[in-house]
Amino acid sequence: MQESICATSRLSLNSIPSSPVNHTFYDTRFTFRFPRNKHIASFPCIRAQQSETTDGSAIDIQSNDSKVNALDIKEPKVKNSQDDIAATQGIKIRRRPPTGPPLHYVGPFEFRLQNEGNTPRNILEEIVWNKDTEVAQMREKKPLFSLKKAMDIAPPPRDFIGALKASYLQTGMPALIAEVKKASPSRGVLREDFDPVEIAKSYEKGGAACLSVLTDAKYFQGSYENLEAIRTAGVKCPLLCKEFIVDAWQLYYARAKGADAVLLIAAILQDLDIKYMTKICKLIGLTALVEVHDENEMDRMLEINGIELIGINNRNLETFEVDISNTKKLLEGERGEKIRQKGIIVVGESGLFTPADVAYVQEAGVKAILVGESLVKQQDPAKGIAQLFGKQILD
Ligand SMILES: O=C(O)c1ccccc1NCC(=O)[C@H](O)[C@H](O)COP(=O)(O)O
Repeated sequence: MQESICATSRLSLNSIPSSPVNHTFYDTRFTFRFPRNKHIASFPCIRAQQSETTDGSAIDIQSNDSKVNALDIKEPKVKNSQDDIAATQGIKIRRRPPTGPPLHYVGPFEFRLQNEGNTPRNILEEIVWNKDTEVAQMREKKPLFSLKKAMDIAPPPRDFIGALKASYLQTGMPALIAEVKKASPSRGVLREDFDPVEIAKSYEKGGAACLSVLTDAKYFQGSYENLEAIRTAGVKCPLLCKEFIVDAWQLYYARAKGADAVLLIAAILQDLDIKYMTKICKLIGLTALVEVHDENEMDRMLEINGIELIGINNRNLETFEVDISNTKKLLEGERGEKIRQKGIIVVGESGLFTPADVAYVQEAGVKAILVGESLVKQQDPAKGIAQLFGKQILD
């Protein structure tokens, strides 16, 4: 049995996405630390529940304190039903360790207890588990209501899709989303002398339509400071906040930091999350780039209304294997037809190094490409862009 709830009864009806308002409920602890008397009324509901107890009864936490307390008592009994729901959608990534986090702290000591349940199965799962903890800590420091002010004074969002379309029309080649990427789990450090603002300016000079800025610190040595610094340095290209989004709070945070677009990864977000988060993105002016890697993820996303931009990642984020024919495979036949009918813009992502690679994915049907390694490694990234396309892309 499932139940949908809003985390607060003070929400403005105007600000709640029209449907569906039943969203994934990930972590009771943080939900109920919302200061319920504070003014979060102008935000869409950011947490809701789709969960059940081990005895099958739904948890009702709608509005009164006694029910909230009841939840606290029942919490340990809540099954890992989110992973069960995700599994029915073909999602293999578990959102958090089934048997609790692997790290334990006792006073000044930190130690690791490993067992089958708390060891991530692959790098993506590891990143997601870390992100979950990181976001919980960030949310404690900056609750949603406190982001409102920051969002109000953030630079207004730029038209990410408009910039891609304009570039494609102007050049007849896939619009470039150039990635500001210092390091990655698969390649280690890509560039030691990494100056994000200089690299961003060089990308813009070289004709990039948009930029992608990695903000994950632990695995990519990125930061939100980089994103802000690029924005305030006068770079005009719209900016994608390249993060591992596991919580709607991150959308507000990204906007507050000046992002124009965010990445939503189908391998880690179930359908309801994608629907819910794309709605929030629209409400706060963010473009959602929804990323898929295989047929199942693409088919899931094609069933969801309102998705305008889909990235096909040629990199398998679980194994690091890169194969650009993945873009072609996912755009063939009925799928390609459906994408065209829906007017979805497709971005080819990862592993693009040569003009032949660009031509190959363009032929497959992409109107944009997202490129990191092959550009960021060049001493002069603007020249790297010309090499990648085989010519200057700006007159
Ligand atoms: O790049 C990685 O090693 C990686 C590992 C785990 C999750 C995500 C990862 N990368 C994100 C990306 O897909 C790329 O940064 C992006 O598409 C650019 O790829 P590339 O041009 O190959 O640097």
